[in-house]
Amino acid sequence: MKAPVRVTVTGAAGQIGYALLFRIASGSMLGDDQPVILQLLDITPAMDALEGVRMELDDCAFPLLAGITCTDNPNVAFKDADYALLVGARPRGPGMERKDLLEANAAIFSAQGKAINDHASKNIKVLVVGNPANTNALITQRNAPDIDPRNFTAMTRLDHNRAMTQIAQKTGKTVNDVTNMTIWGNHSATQYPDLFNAKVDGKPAIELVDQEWYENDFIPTVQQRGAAIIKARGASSAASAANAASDHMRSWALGTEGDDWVSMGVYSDGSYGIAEGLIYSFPCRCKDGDWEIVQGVEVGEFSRAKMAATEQELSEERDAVQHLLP
Ligand SMILES: NC(=O)C1=CN([C@@H]2O[C@H](COP(=O)(O)OP(=O)(O)OC[C@H]3O[C@@H](n4cnc5c(N)ncnc54)[C@H](O)[C@@H]3O)[C@@H](O)[C@H]2O)C=CC1
Ligand SMILES: O=C([O-])CC(=O)C(=O)O
Repeated sequence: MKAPVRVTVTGAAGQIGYALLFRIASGSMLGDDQPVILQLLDITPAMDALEGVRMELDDCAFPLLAGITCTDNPNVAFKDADYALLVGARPRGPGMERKDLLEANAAIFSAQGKAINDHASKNIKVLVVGNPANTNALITQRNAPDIDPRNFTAMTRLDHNRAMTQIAQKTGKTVNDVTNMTIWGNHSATQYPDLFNAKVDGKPAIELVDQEWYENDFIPTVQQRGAAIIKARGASSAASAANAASDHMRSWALGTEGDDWVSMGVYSDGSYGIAEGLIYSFPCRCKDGDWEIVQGVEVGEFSRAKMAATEQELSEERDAVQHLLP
């Protein structure tokens, strides 16, 4: 058995938290030989609810669960953390865009960035789920100057998984036949799901569908899936978001498969001409607990325009929170 690692989850008493914690504790995120200590953060009025979640975690008798801390103090929650999943933030309601949450949520991430900087392991791997996820990840990263910017990522894996299922269903295949999917850019309505590079049964997905369906059905369906769930459920995606968060961390920690890649919002190094320092979703391969942006992916004129539009939105979000970026 490996030594336990410390996993911080914020917003642990919320909807996503309720679906996520049990996966982490069961080993589905970091592997069935990796014990975990859960360090759960929420706000003071949520402490009773969080205590209930702790009782349920206890009642699962998970062999890999080596300890649980529940707290409303970020400095305690991030102490020596090896992994952090930053979920705690307000979700949007009907008719809102995710960036409308910026004002309500941005301050949370500057405070937590500082707490991570001062208390977490310097090798911490951070995934931001709370919306708007890319810009919240940027705020967190910029408030943690002593930690490598590559350690801060944003979640576009839910969009990636959605896109895989949409193309599998359209072509009469299963997700097992789909590889090399990419979500480029922001976790927002400007994100660009790329079928030029995705493959179904090893063939370019774009050749199996018509361009009209791609542009007017597939792309908007993936871009608007979060809003469709809110409309149907009256609350934003939680189980699928938790599943994607676990997938993201698992790929990062344990690696991606073969030549395949995953979509991750990561610190741009200028690859594909995207402004350095933005947290932008790229195709990434992971190995030995590290990620790299896949180079040499084909970008035609259609893709270039879509990638620029989502980059533009991320630049505007960054400019709107300039006061929180030291
Ligand atoms: N990146 C993605 O793909 C997705 C992101 N989301 C986002 O995830 C976030 C959480 O969603 P839900 O769990 O459904 O919301 P929720 O409202 O059920 O839970 C949020 C939890 O965060 C807590 N919280 C608020 N401020 C906090 C703080 N400063 N520190 C610690 N905890 C705090 C709340 O008390 C609550 O327990 C939302 O911003 C939502 O939009 C949701 C789905 C997908
Ligand atoms: O749409 C929302 O607000 C929640 C979310 O991020 C998603 O489901 O992709």
